[in-house]
Amino acid sequence: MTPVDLTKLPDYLKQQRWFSGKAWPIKSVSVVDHATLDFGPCAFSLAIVEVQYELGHPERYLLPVKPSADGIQDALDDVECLRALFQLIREKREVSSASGKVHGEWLSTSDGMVSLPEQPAVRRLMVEQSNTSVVIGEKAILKIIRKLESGVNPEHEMGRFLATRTSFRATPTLLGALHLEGAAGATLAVVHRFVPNAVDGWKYTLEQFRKSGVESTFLDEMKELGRRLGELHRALSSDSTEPAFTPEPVLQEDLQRWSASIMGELGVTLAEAGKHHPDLERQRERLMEHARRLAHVTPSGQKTRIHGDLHLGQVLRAEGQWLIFDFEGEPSRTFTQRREKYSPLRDVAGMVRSFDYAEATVLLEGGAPGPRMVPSRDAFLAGYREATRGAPFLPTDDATFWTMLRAFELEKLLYEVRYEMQNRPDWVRIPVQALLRMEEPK
Ligand SMILES: Nc1ncnc2c1ncn2[C@@H]1O[C@H](COP(=O)(O)OP(=O)(O)O)[C@@H](O)[C@H]1O
Ligand SMILES: O=P(O)(O)O[C@H]1O[C@H](CO)[C@@H](O[C@H]2O[C@H](CO)[C@@H](O)[C@H](O)[C@H]2O)[C@H](O)[C@H]1O
Repeated sequence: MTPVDLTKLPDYLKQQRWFSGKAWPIKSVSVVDHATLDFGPCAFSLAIVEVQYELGHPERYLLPVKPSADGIQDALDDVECLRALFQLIREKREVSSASGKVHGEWLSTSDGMVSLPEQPAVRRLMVEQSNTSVVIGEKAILKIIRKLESGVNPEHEMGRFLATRTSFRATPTLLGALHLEGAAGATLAVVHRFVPNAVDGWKYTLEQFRKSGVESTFLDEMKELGRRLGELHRALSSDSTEPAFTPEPVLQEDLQRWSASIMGELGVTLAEAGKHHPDLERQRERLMEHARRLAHVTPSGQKTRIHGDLHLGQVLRAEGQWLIFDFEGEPSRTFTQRREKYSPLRDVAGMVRSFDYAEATVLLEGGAPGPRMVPSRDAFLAGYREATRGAPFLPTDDATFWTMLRAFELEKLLYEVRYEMQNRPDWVRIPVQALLRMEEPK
């Protein structure tokens, strides 16, 4: 196979949607490992490149590429290459790379028995995303990870745990993965069961909220969503033989650490957002108090693995059921941070924030206010509390439950302000308004 022209890489990268370093001058791009996949009708290179910037930390990207007349071509534009990549995983093949090996993993679970034709149909998923997803034979969805991180990939780890160690099935099951072993080791792709005709919870909720009120069937569905999350939390804390998933008691020092971290984020976020929203300053003390209270509750409950970035866009509605997916955690945190055990109430706070986002979005579209956000949120919380009654991971008394939940809502709000400033400046007002509305802690 003709080698790829490395001098063309910086320009090539800058044209890719998934390349996050477009704004920064590139100092160099080097290939840290590569493998040639030459079976079936498509031969291409899987290259791991490291991008050094003039300033800032280097980043690694996965480039499935092949040479073309005008330089480099994305191999994922070629259906045959996508099939070859999927086959590598499905057949658990191993291919040597320059300094390690690439190997496919396919789980031997009942879902893994999925039957697919020799040449399954392949279609690209046309959604705005930072990775590349393709649907294989309408049965599996292959996500090729573009920006790589070293260490244990939380999406793969969580999916594998749920599929092989628990009976929780309200998620598109993990079917397989592609890994690179060696010095540049990383998970390169994951395969899940594809859920046909699914609507994500964000679209589903907006559709309801755009009507003046919410139907009682919708409230029942929100309650059911709360129950599913409770069941997920029970499953994630169910195995004390896997150290990465064994629940641990919440200690005073955990509460102090979480509280201090929220206070730090409050300082950093207000310093930045306060330039455009000076009225946030008058809330500083009140918000600080929410974070402070977290350090002073009597420790109870457990820290466990959690979803970590839960919002309405991370659940799917299909065939009258809720499925929770995308266990990769908050994209701005490192893998190590994302794999830390935390109070499951952090996920609950994420979802509570999402109801507020849906309400704010409908109002920004010009919709009239209506009784929908509070009933939906309360139905969700009621379902969650029902499914987790007596669960050892939750605080034992109600007052602590609410103090912790409020503090995690504040944490999520601050994250959202920073996320929106970077990604959707027009939307910063949604979390900013919510910060301004936050009441004195009781
Ligand atoms: N198993 C699945 N079945 C059906 N659709 C899915 C499935 N997984 C993801 N999707 C769709 O693909 C979109 C992107 O998937 P996601 O895993 O969130 O990718 P990314 O991590 O790159 O954002 C989701 O918003 C959802 O609409
Ligand atoms: O889906 P991702 O894992 O990429 O999560 C990031 O992007 C989300 C936006 O798509 C962002 O979520 C925020 O906006 C949602 C509406 O678009 C809202 O439902 C969420 O509550 C709100 O946090 C998420 O925070 C970010 O990590």
